[in-house]
Amino acid sequence: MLDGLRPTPAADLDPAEALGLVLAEPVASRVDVPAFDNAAMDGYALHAADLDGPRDLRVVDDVPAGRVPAAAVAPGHAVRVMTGAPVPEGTAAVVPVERTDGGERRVRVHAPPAPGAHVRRRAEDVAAGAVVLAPGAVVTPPVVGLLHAVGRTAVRVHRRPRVVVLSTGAELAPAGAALAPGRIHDANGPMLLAAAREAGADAVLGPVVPDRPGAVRAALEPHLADADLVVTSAGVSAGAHDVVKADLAGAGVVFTRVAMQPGRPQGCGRLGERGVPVVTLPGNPVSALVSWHLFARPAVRRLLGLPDALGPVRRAVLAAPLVSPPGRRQYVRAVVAPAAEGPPAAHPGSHLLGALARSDGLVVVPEDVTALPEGAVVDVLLVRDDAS
Ligand SMILES: Nc1nc2c(c(=O)[nH]1)N[C@H]1C(S)=C(S)[C@@H](COP(=O)(O)OP(=O)(O)OC[C@H]3O[C@@H](n4cnc5c(N)ncnc54)[C@H](O)[C@@H]3O)O[C@H]1N2
Ligand code: MOO
Repeated sequence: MLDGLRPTPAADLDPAEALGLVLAEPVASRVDVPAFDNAAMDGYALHAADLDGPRDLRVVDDVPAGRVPAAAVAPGHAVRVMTGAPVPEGTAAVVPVERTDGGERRVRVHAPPAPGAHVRRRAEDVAAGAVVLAPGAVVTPPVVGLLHAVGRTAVRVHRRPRVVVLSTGAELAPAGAALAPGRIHDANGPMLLAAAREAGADAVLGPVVPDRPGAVRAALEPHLADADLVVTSAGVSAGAHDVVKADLAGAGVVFTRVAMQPGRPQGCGRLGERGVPVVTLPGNPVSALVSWHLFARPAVRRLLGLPDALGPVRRAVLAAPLVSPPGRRQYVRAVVAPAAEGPPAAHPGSHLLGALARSDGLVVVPEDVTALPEGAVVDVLLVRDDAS
């Protein structure tokens, strides 16, 4: 499924709205940055003839940022300038106010600056015509700043992928509702919605889908016209009411078992005329989130135009021993902590959302490894953006 995914169509967005998205055009600057020679310090612009020793100079102009000097600076004269103000023609250097007596009509320069000091030259940052960003660059806060500095109010990026999240299951009660016996709150839906948004998607959560034949297809139908990816949870294993599987198996989604724990039952495929990619995650919350990281998040990244790498993997030392089933690659929730903080509590149950929320990494235990002692060196897949 990943192989068939292309980045979303390009759209013109306000740079700040494009945060985290990938450029679909090269950006060339139409202007010089800075656009004019200007002062890097609050001080006085001096002529080249006044740089060889202490001086008493006449202050002939006072230029705050945002104004322009009236005339060039001449020998024996000084022009008071503030940081960012255009320096007058003839400026050889700016002396910071701290190296003068700070005078307003006359100024005593105690220690003259070196030629060129504290003057920011026109185009020294970006020259007009220069390509400042290439297609594929990610819009970060400094990129937003750069785009505005070169005068852009819109930038062409691959638009946010539209991800639809659906929870299925007769046991799920609406958010905030009192729970009747046997029912639970929908944790997966909001969790996957948040995960999709964290990954950069424009995600929506549909109403909970009941365990009724046809209900999953009916819930999906309105989204097939514009969704870029659909992610469902639950209803994919061997239960008598596993509606996702029952509804979608004949409609282009393949269900299978993956040799991993958690997250064994999985499905994926394409639906509708547009071939909307669908990933059907298992219902246990931990299984759902681990599967999200391994299968759905890479799809979102492809749609964004980013590499679909799983995320940073770090080597770490186990603080407690662990066991793992033979023949299944296990992803063990872990807290990546400095050694001094001691062993984190860990438990492998795939229904344990509390332990999942405390973890920031997944220890990857290969299929053929069934036990690892405390102190073993392992690979940890970092699953939180702030975990590195
Ligand atoms: N006989 C078998 N039983 C199970 C198998 C199996 O192979 N044979 N696989 C187990 C594994 S592994 C997993 S994982 C789960 C996956 O089951 P489903 O994807 O079909 O999901 P459900 O059975 O509907 O629910 C499982 C579990 O998750 C809870 N759940 C579901 N949705 C939510 C939600 N939105 N928020 C919070 N919790 C949710 C649900 O109540 C169940 O407790 O199947 C095993 N069984
Ligand atoms: O594989 Mo299930 O996903 O263990 O919980």
